[in-house]
Amino acid sequence: MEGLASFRAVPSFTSRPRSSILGTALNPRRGNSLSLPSSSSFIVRAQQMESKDDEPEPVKIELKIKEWENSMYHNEVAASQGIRIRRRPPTGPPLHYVGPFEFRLQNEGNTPRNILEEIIWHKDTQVAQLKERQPLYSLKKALDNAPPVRDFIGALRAANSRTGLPGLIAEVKKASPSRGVLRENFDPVEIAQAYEKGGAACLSVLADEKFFQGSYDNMLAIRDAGVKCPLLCKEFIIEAWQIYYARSKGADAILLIAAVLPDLDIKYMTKICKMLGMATLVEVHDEREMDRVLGIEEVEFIGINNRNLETFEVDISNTKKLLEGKRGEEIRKRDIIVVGESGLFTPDDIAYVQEAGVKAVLVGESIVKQSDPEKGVAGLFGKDISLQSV
Ligand SMILES: O=C(O)c1ccccc1NCC(=O)[C@H](O)[C@H](O)COP(=O)(O)O
Repeated sequence: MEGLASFRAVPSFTSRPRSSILGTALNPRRGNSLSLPSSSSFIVRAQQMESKDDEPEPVKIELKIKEWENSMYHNEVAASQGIRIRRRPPTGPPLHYVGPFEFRLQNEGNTPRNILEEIIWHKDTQVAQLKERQPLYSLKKALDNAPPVRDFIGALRAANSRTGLPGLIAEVKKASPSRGVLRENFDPVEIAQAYEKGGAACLSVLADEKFFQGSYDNMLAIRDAGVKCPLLCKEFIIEAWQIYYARSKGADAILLIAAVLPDLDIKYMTKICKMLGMATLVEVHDEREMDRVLGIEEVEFIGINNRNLETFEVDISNTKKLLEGKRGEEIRKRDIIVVGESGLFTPDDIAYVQEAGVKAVLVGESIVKQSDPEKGVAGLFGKDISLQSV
């Protein structure tokens, strides 16, 4: 039993340090040191038992402890900003291998509290693996061959002035955790072309495979097919590396979720996007997140998600609530483009969020489920908004 108890203390490790931006920028060793728990000797013991690669043992252990400290520090900074989503399971991954046996440990520490946290934990592991295969330096080289960046925000503004309606970001999404499979016969290119014909200004393409049955290949295929609408890479971004990856696959914009990322990450990642010519849609769901994001001067594009990603509740009055009073005033003063996201099904819904102040909408379910998504776009707006129409 003692063996299992010591194993429980082992944090989430890979064979290389995975410092987050915050971990690198705010190293706890520089004045903010966190004390290691009394179980740290167990960590060392367990890691000595587990050692696999060729680094000298003391260096490896030190790196792993530092990585764990950084991750804990990241969680502390995030929590101080009201972020409940933890980057990694605090007591290590749920699946441990102990000798010939496999233990799945179920406890508060290594069980995600909600679906968003589960997605983030999965993403953390997935990104670590992808980075091993394609480190940043080689990814940066690959950008030379990436398709050119298109103006995402410009396309939304142009659609808004052309139609007098919010510019449409139409979502290419096969499935979602809250709704399951939305469309069985899912051809991403056909759907994208239909949206474009119907008058969509931009497209949002799900990249996550595990929870949304999406892929980066879908994004590339849509670009290769000649679709002109700029593309938002709909992915759960937790590291700057993913921005370069998205760009290498043809993305024109990325999404940053304030419920997941501390302010410093949002600021830093927004700057990287700017440098790459991409747009950054920063998504909020409540007043606290909106206030945090408005405190970041680099932000010029905000999405208000009507869906609570922890509970799946959808309420379109959320868009109105977050745009009232001083917040709305500041947004107008800074000419920030706001996108109303999720739960939009009818022309009345569109009119409601437009009245609240949005210049764009992000819509998935209601149009992707239509047998003819082109007609679905017209149905959503209550009129033909295609280029031929206006
Ligand atoms: O939709 C989900 O179940 C979900 C779960 C966890 C994280 C994100 C999730 N969805 C992302 C979105 O909010 C929507 O894809 C997007 O805003 C379009 O919403 P809808 O028009 O309601 O499909």
